[in-house]
Amino acid sequence: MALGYPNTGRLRLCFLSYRHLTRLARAVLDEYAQRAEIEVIDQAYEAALAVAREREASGAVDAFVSAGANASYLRSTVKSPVATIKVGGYDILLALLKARERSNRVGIVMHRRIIPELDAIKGLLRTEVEQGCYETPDEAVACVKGMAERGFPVIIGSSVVVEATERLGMEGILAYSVAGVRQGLDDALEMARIARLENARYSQLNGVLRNVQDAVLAVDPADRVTAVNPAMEALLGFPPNAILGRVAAEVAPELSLRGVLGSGEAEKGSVLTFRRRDWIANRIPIREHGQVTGAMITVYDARAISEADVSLRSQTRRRSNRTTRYTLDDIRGDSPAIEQARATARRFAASDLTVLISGDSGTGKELFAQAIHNLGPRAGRPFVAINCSAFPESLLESELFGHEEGAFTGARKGGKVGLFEAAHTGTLFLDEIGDMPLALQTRLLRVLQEREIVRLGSVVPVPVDLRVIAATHQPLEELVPQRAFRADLLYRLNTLRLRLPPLCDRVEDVPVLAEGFVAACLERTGLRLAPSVVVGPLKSRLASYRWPGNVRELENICERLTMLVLQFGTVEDIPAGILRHDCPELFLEPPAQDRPTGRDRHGAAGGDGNDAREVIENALSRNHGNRADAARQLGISRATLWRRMRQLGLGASTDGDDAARD
Ligand SMILES: Nc1ncnc2c1ncn2[C@@H]1O[C@H](COP(=O)(O)OP(=O)(O)OP(=O)(O)O)[C@@H](O)[C@H]1O
Repeated sequence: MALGYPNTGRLRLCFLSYRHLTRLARAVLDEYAQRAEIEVIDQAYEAALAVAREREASGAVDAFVSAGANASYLRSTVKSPVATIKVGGYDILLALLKARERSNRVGIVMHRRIIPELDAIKGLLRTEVEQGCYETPDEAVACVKGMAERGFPVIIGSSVVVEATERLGMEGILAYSVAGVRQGLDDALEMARIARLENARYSQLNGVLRNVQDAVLAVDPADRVTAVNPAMEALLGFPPNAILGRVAAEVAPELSLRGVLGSGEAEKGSVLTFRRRDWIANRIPIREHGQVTGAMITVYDARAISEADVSLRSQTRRRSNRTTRYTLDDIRGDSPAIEQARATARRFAASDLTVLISGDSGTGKELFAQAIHNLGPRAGRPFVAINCSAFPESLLESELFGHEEGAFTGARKGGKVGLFEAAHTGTLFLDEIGDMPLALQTRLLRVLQEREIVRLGSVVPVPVDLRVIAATHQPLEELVPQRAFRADLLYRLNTLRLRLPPLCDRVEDVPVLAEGFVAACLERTGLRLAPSVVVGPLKSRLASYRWPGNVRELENICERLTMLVLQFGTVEDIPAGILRHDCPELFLEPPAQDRPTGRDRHGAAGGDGNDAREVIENALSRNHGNRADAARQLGISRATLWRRMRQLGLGASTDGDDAARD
């Protein structure tokens, strides 16, 4: 479809006519003046087609209208719609009546057409009628000559036929009627209107495709390319419009859509290795009214995903850290271990030296780092955090040091400020420092010593004034002999060392931490409920678990529990199966060597003797003494319940008795 059609204003028709037909048409063209601009091209064959092509190329026409041979030539020449002025049975009848006034031997010569109904009419009219048809203008003239020789003085036909007849001194009658011309123009107007709509849709789609960064290609059911965007042309290395209409599987076999055309099923997320790079491809069938009418493929660079992922992570980190949230007051827990950590942090905050915080994952290392920053002289300045284990080496380097424009393939336009610079005047928190590659450790050491950085692709040092707080869950001392961590960097970082104890070494902090997390969760939901309602009944279970994920895990389970209580009303009302399903941690038996002797620490039926007795008695009374139901609700086996009852001196009845009631 030609581009450049205006989508507003009057429709524009091009009427390819010839002599006699033009004269006939003039009578009706005025009737259409309000509805369309109609240009009449009154020329013979090749000349007419040349004008038509030019009009189409310049976008000056919405649809063509023509008759006979002209119409069929046009159709094979232009892409715009072509309406045909036809000769109907009534037109022929009128022409025959007119011809009979001159002679009762009448010839009819039409383009590619014999009229079978004529045999019936000619009998009625008592006229001898001979029919002929032609393909080219020369054939039309030859046909007319033949009829003249056979004694037919009057001939009905198209403009070419009438012209030939007149040249031979015979009588010619035009087969077309005014009504036929009107019908042809009406058809052309409708076609033009639809073409405009389609063109508007096409332009819109084209605009979208042009601006889509992914490479897109669509094919028809025969796998011929029907649409392709510049990104795809660039990917395949073709100039604009060079692959439209070609068979896709031949142009780029890697992108073949034949499988999708055959199966009608989408294939999403396949990985292609193409031009020595990885690409992600989505192939989907195009359906109209349920039928597969084509397929399309979108292809995008796999690196874009990993880069977006990394940048998203670092953005999230930066965003969340631009305003540090935590102070020492947010660090909960009264255990001697946490009291000591708080006191150490307070001391460290007063200095500006590098701090190394060690502790298992989720013990609060970042929380302490923020608290130290907020308590020190750099409070209110940037606090920038980065997790060194989340980036491949090259990206970590450019994240930390930044880069100049064009420093490497894919380097951001205008360059990029690194995190050292972003943290200038504030604190840079290097989480998981043990995962920092050796080469970067060397560069980091230099920054710590010289207090300046050099962006990738640059030679100009930029001074930076910042405090570094590093964190690790790995024992860095053990990494040194393995040559995974530089000894000199460790000495440098180790100036101030804060060790955070795992939660299992300070179980006394669990209830207060848990209540804090439940309170925060309740506040977010806007409900007024005492946190003890959630934590109270589960205190002993919470305290008996080993918390491999430390405080983060506790926070997570507290959120799940709060949601369950909000749903069911109280902890006791949470069906045992759901509690077990949503919070399975509470039901894990502690490892054998951890099991306290003489005092069962496990679960609702364990813990402190009085608590356990109360929990079991409540469960039994809620279940009318049915031990199987009580055990199920408590999330323990019947045997465990029985054992614990015996330990607590509860339930004198026997197993048989129990079984009878189950
Ligand atoms: N003592 C505490 N009081 C209140 N909340 C805490 C405490 N310790 C940790 N948290 C919370 O636990 C979660 C994990 O803490 P943080 O991210 O600081 O741990 P981390 O040791 O840095 O973890 P990782 O090593 O996995 O990065 C955070 O939501 C934090 O608010």
